[in-house]
Amino acid sequence: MDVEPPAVHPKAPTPGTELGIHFDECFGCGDEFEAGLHLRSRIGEAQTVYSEFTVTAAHQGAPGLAHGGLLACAFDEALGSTVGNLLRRPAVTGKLETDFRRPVPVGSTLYIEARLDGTAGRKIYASADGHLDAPDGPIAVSARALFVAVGFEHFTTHGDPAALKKLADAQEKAKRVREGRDWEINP
Ligand SMILES: CCCCCCCCCCCC(=O)SCCNC(=O)CCNC(=O)[C@H](O)C(C)(C)COP(=O)(O)OP(=O)(O)OC[C@H]1O[C@@H](n2cnc3c(N)ncnc32)[C@H](O)[C@@H]1OP(=O)(O)O
Repeated sequence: MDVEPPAVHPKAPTPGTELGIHFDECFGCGDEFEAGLHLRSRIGEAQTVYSEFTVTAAHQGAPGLAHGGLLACAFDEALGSTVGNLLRRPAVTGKLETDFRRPVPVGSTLYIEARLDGTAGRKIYASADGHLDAPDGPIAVSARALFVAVGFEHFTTHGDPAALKKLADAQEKAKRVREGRDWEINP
């Protein structure tokens, strides 16, 4: 099947939108685990998403340097967020390839620019570059990924029902807050 240019969903968040946390317990973006990456993302122009995270001592492999697996995690999160938010299609990572070009020290911040590259049926291609310590800093890590679109049953069949309920409740609460309906009759 031919690869087609990505078609951003008409209801995708607009450039400049801060994306926030998609699940509190997500290691990539959630706030519940102190050692997590706490990645923050916002929509950029032209099918891009900008993400940042600061490497802490909890992310070390060699002394004082980020673990490559955790850098790959940051790219999985940034690319997954790009696919999920711009296409508004549930999808999971099928393949993730990373090039580690420079060491990433503890205390440094990685600025990740991710983009949609194309789609072919259920297959979604995306790639990203991670710049060291500034949005235009040297590229320390690059990644390419294949995401595969799935139905919601992927998560209900294989995931944790209690965690899915917690996520659905949090999303409903966020929607009530956005619409100014977050009040109780008997608080
Ligand atoms: C607002 C929200 C924010 C949301 C923000 C979310 C951010 C979260 C970011 C984290 C994302 C993750 O880590 S997700 C978690 C890690 N990933 C997973 O757990 C996925 C585990 N794998 C699977 O469940 C499965 O293998 C699937 C779903 C990927 C594919 O299985 P399937 O549904 O049976 O489909 P299948 O026919 O095998 O594959 C479909 C097509 O993709 C191709 N394909 C599949 N895998 C590969 C592969 N590794 N390399 C090459 N090609 C592949 C096949 O050849 C086929 O091509 P063709 O024949 O059609 O040409």
